[in-house]
Amino acid sequence: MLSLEQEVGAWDSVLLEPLTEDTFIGNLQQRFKRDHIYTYIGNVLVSVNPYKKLALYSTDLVETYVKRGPFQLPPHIYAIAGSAYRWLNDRNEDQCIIVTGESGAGKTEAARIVLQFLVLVSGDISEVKLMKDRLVQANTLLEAFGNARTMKNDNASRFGKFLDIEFDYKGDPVSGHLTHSPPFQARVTSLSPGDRNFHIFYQLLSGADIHLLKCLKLQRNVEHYTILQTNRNQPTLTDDEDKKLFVYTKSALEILGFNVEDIVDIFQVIAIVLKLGNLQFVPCNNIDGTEGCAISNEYELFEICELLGAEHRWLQRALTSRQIEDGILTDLSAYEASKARDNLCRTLYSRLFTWLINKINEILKVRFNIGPKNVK
Ligand SMILES: Nc1ncnc2c1ncn2[C@@H]1O[C@H](COP(=O)(O)OP(=O)(O)OP(=O)(O)O)[C@@H](O)[C@H]1O
Repeated sequence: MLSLEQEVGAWDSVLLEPLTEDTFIGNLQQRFKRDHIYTYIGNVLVSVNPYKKLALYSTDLVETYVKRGPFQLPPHIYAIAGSAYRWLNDRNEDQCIIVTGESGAGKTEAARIVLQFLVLVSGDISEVKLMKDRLVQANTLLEAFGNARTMKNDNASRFGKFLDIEFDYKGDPVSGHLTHSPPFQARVTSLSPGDRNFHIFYQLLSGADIHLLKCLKLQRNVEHYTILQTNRNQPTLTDDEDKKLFVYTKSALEILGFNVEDIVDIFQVIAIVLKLGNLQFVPCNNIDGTEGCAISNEYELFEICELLGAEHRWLQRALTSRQIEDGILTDLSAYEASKARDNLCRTLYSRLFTWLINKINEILKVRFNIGPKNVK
C-alpha cells in the first residue's frame, strides 16, 4: 500500500525548514539513496535520473495514480500525468507538461512514461488503439532519426520536440501533431570524440538484409564510412542492438503506414549521405593557374548518382565549382569542395527529417469525428 508516511525526507521540498539550496539538494540526495527519485517542489516534480531500472512503473501503479489526486500519494511522474489527464477531462482545459533538464537528465524517458500512462488510461476501441499505436511508433521513429549516442547519454535527443495530443470528450487520444526544431545537423558530418552519428546510420548498416544493402550499394561495415568514424574506446551500442533496433524502426514505419516506396526512399537518402561523406577531393591546377579539384574516388560518385537519379556531370559540377554570375562558374579548391560535400550531406539529412515529421503529422491527423454521436 502506497502512502506518504513511508516517504524518506521531505516528499515536497516546500516542507523543508529552512528551504535553502543546501537543504533542497540534501533532501534530494537523502531520498535518492533510498531510490525515491521523485520529489515535489510545490506542483513541480523534480526527478533524479537513477540510471538503473527501478520497480516504479507498472499497470497497477498507473491505476492507483489515476484514481487518486496529486499529493495523496508519493511523488511520481504518474501523478503529474494523472493530474493533467483529470483536469483535461473534468475541466475541459488544455494541459501542457513541460519536461526540462540537461542532457541525460531523463527527459526522453519521462516523456515516454507520460505517453505510456496516457495509453494505459485511455479507451481501447479499435480507432483509439490505432492512434495510440501510432503515437508510440512516431516516438520510435523520431529516436532513430533524431537521437544519437553522446558522451553523456547513449540515446541523446539531438532536437527539440513538442507533441500535441488531441483527446475526444471521453478522454481518448484522437490525433497528434509534432513540432520540432531540426536535429543538430553538424553531427551528420562532424562528430565529437566518443559520440556517434544519428542511430539510423548504424541501424541500417547492421540490420538491412543483403538484398537491401546491395540495392543501396552499401557495405555492412561502419569503418568504411567516414561520417561514422568516432572514438572506438568509448562504450557503444553493439551491432546486435543496432540490428534489433532496425527491426523496430522498420516496423514503426510500416505501422505508421509508410508505403514500400517511401521506406526504400528513406533508406536511399541515408545511403546517399553515407556515400557522399566518403567522396575525396584532390587539388589540381587549372591551365589559367587557378586552383581546382577533382574527385579521386569517382566510382562512389557514379553510385551516388544512380541512387539519386541524377546525372553524374551535374553532381560533379555542383560539388567542385560554384556559380559567381549568371552562367559563370569558378572552381572550388579541394577544401572548399569538401565543405560543399558536407553541406549537401547535412541538407539532405535535415530535409529527410523534416519530411518524416510532416509525414508523421499527416498520419497523426484526426481520422474520425470526435463528437459524442460519432464515437462508436
Ligand atoms: N526514470 C528512469 N529510470 C531508469 N533509467 C532512466 C530513467 N530516466 C532516464 N534513465 C536512463 O538515463 C538515460 C538518459 O535518459 P534520457 O535519454 O531520457 O535523457 P534526456 O534528458 O532525454 O537526454 P538528452 O537531452 O540528451 O536527450 C536513459 O537512456 C536511461 O537509461
